Amino acid sequence: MGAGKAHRNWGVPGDVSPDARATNSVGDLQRRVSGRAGAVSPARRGAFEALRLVEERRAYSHIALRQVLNRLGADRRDSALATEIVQGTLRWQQWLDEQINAKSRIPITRLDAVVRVTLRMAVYQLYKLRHCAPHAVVHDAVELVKGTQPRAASYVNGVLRTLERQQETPPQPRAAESWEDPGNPEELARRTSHPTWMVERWWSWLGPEATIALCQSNNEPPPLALRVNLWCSSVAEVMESVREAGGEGRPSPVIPGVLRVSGVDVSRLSTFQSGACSVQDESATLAAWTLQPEPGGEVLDLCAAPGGKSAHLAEWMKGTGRVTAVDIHPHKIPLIEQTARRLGLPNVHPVCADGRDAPSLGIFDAALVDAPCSGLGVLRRRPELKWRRRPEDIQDLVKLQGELLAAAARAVRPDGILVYATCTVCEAENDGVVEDFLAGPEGADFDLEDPAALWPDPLGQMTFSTRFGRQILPFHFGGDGFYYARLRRKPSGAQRGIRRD
Ligand SMILES: C[S@@+](CC[C@H](N)C(=O)[O-])C[C@H]1O[C@@H](n2cnc3c(N)ncnc32)[C@H](O)[C@@H]1O
Repeated sequence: MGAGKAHRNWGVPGDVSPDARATNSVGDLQRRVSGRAGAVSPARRGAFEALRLVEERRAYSHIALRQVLNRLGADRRDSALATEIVQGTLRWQQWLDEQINAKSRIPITRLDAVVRVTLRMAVYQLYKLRHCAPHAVVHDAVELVKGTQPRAASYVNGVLRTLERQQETPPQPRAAESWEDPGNPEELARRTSHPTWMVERWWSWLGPEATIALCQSNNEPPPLALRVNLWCSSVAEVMESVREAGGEGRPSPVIPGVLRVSGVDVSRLSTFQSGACSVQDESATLAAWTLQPEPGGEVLDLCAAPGGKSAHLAEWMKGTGRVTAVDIHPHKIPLIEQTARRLGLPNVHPVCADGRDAPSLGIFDAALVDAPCSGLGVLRRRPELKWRRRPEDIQDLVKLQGELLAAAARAVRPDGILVYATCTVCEAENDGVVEDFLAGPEGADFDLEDPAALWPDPLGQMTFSTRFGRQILPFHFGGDGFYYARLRRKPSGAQRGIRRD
C-alpha cells in the first residue's frame, strides 16, 4: 500500500525558489502601491471573507470562495492564491491553533471569530506558503482586523510579529512524508491535523499504514478532472480546448474518457460551454461504470443534485431512455436542470421528492443511491468537514442511508441493478449500511456483485475490496475517497414499486 518509504524531513511544505518568492512580493507590492493606503491584497481579502463565512455561517468553503471571488472580480492568480490560503488554513487548522496558542495569552477558541480567522490564515502563510512575503502577510492581517475589530489589531500584530521573529519554523511534516511509526492514532491526528476520533476510526478499520497514507493524502490539494461527454465529443477535442486556453491536460491513466487538467478556468473552456465535458472527480465517474445502464432503460438516481452522476448516466445511455433524477431540496432542482441543459441531455428528468418515497416513482431497471454522507472521502476539497463533523452525526446518516437504500430497492425490477455509493471513508456508512440492508426484508431479494469487475482494468487491484463492496481511498490513484456496492435483484424477486404504465 501507498504509505511510502519512511523517512524524516522537517522541511517546510510549499517551499519555492527565492525567485518565486521575490516575484510574488513584487506583485503584492504593486497592488498595494496602486491601491489606497492600508489596502489589502485581493487574494487575502477574498480568503478572509470566505473563511469568515465558513467560520461564522457554516458555509462550505468551495461555495463561499466561489461567491466571494466572483463578487470581488478576482483574476486567476488572485483566485489561485485565495484558494490555497483558504484550503490550507482549514486543512491545517488544528496545527495552526497549536502554534497560535503557544504565543497568545488568550486561547484561540476564546478569540473573536474575525481574529481567529485572521490569525489562522496569517500563520498558515507565514509557515506554509514561503512564497508570501512575511511583512505583507502581517500587514494585511492587521488591516483586515482593523476593518471589523480595530481594538484587536495591535494584539494580532503582536502575536504575528512574535511568530515571525521566531528563528526557526516549528517542526512540521511535509504532506508527502510518512513516518516510520506514528505510534498511535492520537499522534497521527496531531501531526496531520485531523480530529482524533476520525483517525481512531480509520486506524482500527484500515490499520496504521493505510491510515497514515490517508491522513497525508487528505492534506494534498485535490486534482481537477474533466469527464468527456463521449456521446457527443472526444478526449482529443476537449484536450485541444484545454491547451488553447493555456492549460495543461493529460488523459487519466485509470479511467477512459477522463482528463486530468490544471491551469484553466473550466467554466470558460469552449468545450465546457458547449457541453462536451463536465467537472467530475475520477472516483465519482465510477458510479456509471458500476451501474452500466442500458440505452433506452429506466434509471432512478435517488440523490441526484447537482446532477453530475445523473448526467453521466444519461450520456452513457446516449440520450435515450430516462434518468429520473430525484432530490429532496427544491432549490437544488434547477442545478440538475442546468447541468442537463448545458450537456444537451433530453433524458434527464428532475423530480423534487423525498427519496424514501421512491416506490411511488415507478419501477426501474436500475437505481443509484449516491447517499448523503459524512464526506470523509472528500476532505481534500472540503477540509472544513474535518472540524464540523461529529461522531454523533454518523448514526443519523446511517439511518437515512439505510432508509434510502431500502426505498430504492423496492423500486427496482426483478434482475434489475441497485448501486449504493458514498463519498466517505467510514465503515458504518458503507459496508455497515449494506450489511443491515442485506439482513432486512428488502435485502433478501438481492445478490451482491463486485463493482470492480465492471471497472477499467487496473482499478480492481488498486482499490480495497471490502466485505460488501469496494472502498477507494484518495491515495489509491488520486481520485476522491468513494465507496460502491452493486446489488442485483434476484430474477424471481417480487418488486414492490408502482408500475409506471
Ligand atoms: C452526495 S449528494 C449527491 C451528488 C449527486 N449524485 C451528483 O453526483 O451530483 C447527496 C444528495 O442527496 C440529497 N438528499 C438528502 N436527503 C435526501 C432525501 N431524503 N431524498 C432525496 N435526496 C436527498 C442532497 O440534497 C444531496 O444533493
